Amino acid sequence: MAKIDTSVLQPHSFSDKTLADCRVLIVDDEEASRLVLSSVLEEFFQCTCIGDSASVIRTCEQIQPDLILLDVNMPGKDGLTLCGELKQTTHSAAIPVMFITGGGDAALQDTCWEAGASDFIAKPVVASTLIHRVKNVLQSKLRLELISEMTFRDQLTGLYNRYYLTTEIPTMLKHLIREQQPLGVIMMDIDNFKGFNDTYGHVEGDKCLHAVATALKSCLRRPQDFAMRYGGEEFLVFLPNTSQEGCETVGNAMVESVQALHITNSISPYKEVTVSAGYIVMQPEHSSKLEDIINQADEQLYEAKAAGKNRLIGRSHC
Ligand SMILES: Nc1nc2c(ncn2[C@@H]2O[C@H](COP(=O)(O)OP(=O)(O)OP(=O)(O)O)[C@@H](O)[C@H]2O)c(=O)[nH]1
Repeated sequence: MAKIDTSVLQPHSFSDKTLADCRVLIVDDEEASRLVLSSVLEEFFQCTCIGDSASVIRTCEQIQPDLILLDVNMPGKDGLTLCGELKQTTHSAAIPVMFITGGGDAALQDTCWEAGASDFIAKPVVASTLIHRVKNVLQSKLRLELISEMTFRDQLTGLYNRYYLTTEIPTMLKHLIREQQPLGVIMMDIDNFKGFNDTYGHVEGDKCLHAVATALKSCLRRPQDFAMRYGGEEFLVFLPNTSQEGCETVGNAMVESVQALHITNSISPYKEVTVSAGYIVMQPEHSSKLEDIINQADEQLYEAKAAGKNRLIGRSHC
């Protein structure tokens, strides 16, 4: 049979991202301010500067910053309004925002907290205070990311676990309802896996699970997409903001990428390890229940199994 990497049964290793890897997005309409802030910070962190508040949300999607340093007073969209919008947007909601304020009166400080600030710093900025404040916020973010990784990852495959589903997905659904964006869900199951375990043993079965999970992960292209281990040899994939065409593209790529591993399974009619997949694409509404969405994808998976396995079947409600 095709060789599977034997190192995969080590527990999943967690992120080793450091403060120096963190990216700070500096948003200020005054070029001189941007230069001062970036010259202080770029010795310690990765910095990106923009002067136009209208392009902040798009930039966040592209570069996924770890912190946004935001000027309060800007022409067009001011920092407080922009912060509110960032907190309402799926891909930027979790990015901490630190305000750069002109003054520090109590009313302005209250408004900054209410807008969702993680911290703020008054102009003229003192270099050492800026560095320490930024460092503190980033350190908290890195710790939170590590704890989340440890809580939400399946040790064998490194994919998200079921706990992630119940704690994080309701938030994602809320964002999609607000943004009126579709959601694609794919339920996937390894074909003839009982026979694989019976023929090659449980250890080979575990290695196979890891290899399949890695193949599935490699098909995800957008930062908001994710795959999770739903059960023993079942995987669930969530594709927010994705049309039927996009869902089929990703789903078919996943089915093909598993067969392309060429892991021998002598009891399968395909003689190799394959997966079956069922998808649905829908527009989440307030009445949508996660359980129903998953059940609908599961029904499509059943159809894919009945139609001969090693394929994707699904439908769209949009
Ligand atoms: N090695 C290993 N096997 C697992 C794990 N979790 C579940 N399984 C096995 O996966 C197999 C699933 O078998 P079935 O549900 O009968 O499905 P199947 O043989 O894949 O049949 P079809 O889905 O109809 O193609 C069982 O033998 C489980 O013991 C795991 O963590 N490691």
